Amino acid sequence: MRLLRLRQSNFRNLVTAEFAPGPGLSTLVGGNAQGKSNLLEAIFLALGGELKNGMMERVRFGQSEARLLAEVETTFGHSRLETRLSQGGREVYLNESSASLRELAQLPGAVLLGPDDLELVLGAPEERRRFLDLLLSRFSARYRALLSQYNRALQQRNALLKMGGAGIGVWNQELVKYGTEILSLRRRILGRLKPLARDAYSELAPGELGLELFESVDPEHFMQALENGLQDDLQRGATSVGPHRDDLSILLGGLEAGKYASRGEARSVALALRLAEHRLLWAHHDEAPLLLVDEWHTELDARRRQALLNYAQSLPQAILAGLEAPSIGRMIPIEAGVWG
Ligand SMILES: Nc1ncnc2c1ncn2[C@@H]1O[C@H](COP(=O)(O)OP(=O)(O)OP(=O)(O)O)[C@@H](O)[C@H]1O
Repeated sequence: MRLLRLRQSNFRNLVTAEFAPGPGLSTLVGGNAQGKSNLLEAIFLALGGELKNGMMERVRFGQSEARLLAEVETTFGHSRLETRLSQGGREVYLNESSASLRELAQLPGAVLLGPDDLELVLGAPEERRRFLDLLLSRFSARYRALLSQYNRALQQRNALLKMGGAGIGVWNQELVKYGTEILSLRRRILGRLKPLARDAYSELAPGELGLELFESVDPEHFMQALENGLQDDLQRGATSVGPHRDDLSILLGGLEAGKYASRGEARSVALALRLAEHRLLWAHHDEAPLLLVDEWHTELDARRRQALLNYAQSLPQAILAGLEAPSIGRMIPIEAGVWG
């Protein structure tokens, strides 16, 4: 999938209205706080990407709405993707018709790699669950629906726990119904992600990357665990087992990466996870998503940088950003939200 043109208005500090990156590798280069991350974020959102944090913080200070319009070319032809961000949240349009993120997920979209990905390795389990949930949601509309049904049931159960637990049985059943399928889809995606992440890591650095699901409950005994844990759950006012408590164990040479990896290693692990995501989506759509890499050089030695550049350069389109430009590809200077 290729981004032909992005038009933006009122997105963070961005000033220039149009961005047309061309095919192949381009790098946005500028000093700190000039708008490099903002432009990559705008592209990612315009192509249907999902990010944490509110939408209003992305609207230029003092304005009420930001708009992003992306013209893209896929194997199916041209499409126009529009995103409007305001106090009311996010609205998306596909070829001028109101659409949902589920519909946009039918396109290869973009994969964004950036320094925040370190949280995948060093952060709380929630960060890794989110990674798996967002990845699965791009593959499976069914997963997206299951997750929202599960979360609704979980909220209801937790609310009843705080009121003494009467009538909780029906919510146990709902959690088991949706949760079991969630667990099985997570196992499936991990089975495909694992070899891709291991290969991506070995291209970047020496060492073996391993991924394992840490499941807080065996799906076969989920109902029993909910029933047995009721007293504890009543005391805590929250449900202690289920897919919302799972984690993804990341092992480097058999050791837990979050505890033992150096910063550069942790950054490489995070890169490998995102590159594996990119390859998985590529295989699924039979078309490469646009690769976006923020701070492409940070915390990476020469070998790791080169491996990342080799991959980016092999793609139909990739956009990097950083304080310096690599020796290959097109350089696009950016200053105070204005690019050349
Ligand atoms: N809603 C907003 N309205 C106006 N400006 C904003 C908004 N949100 C963020 N900014 C500003 O955008 C500027 C550029 O941020 P950005 O993260 O894109 O910088 P960067 O070029 O990636 O820098 P660095 O190299 O330091 O990461 C920041 O100074 C920030 O204050």
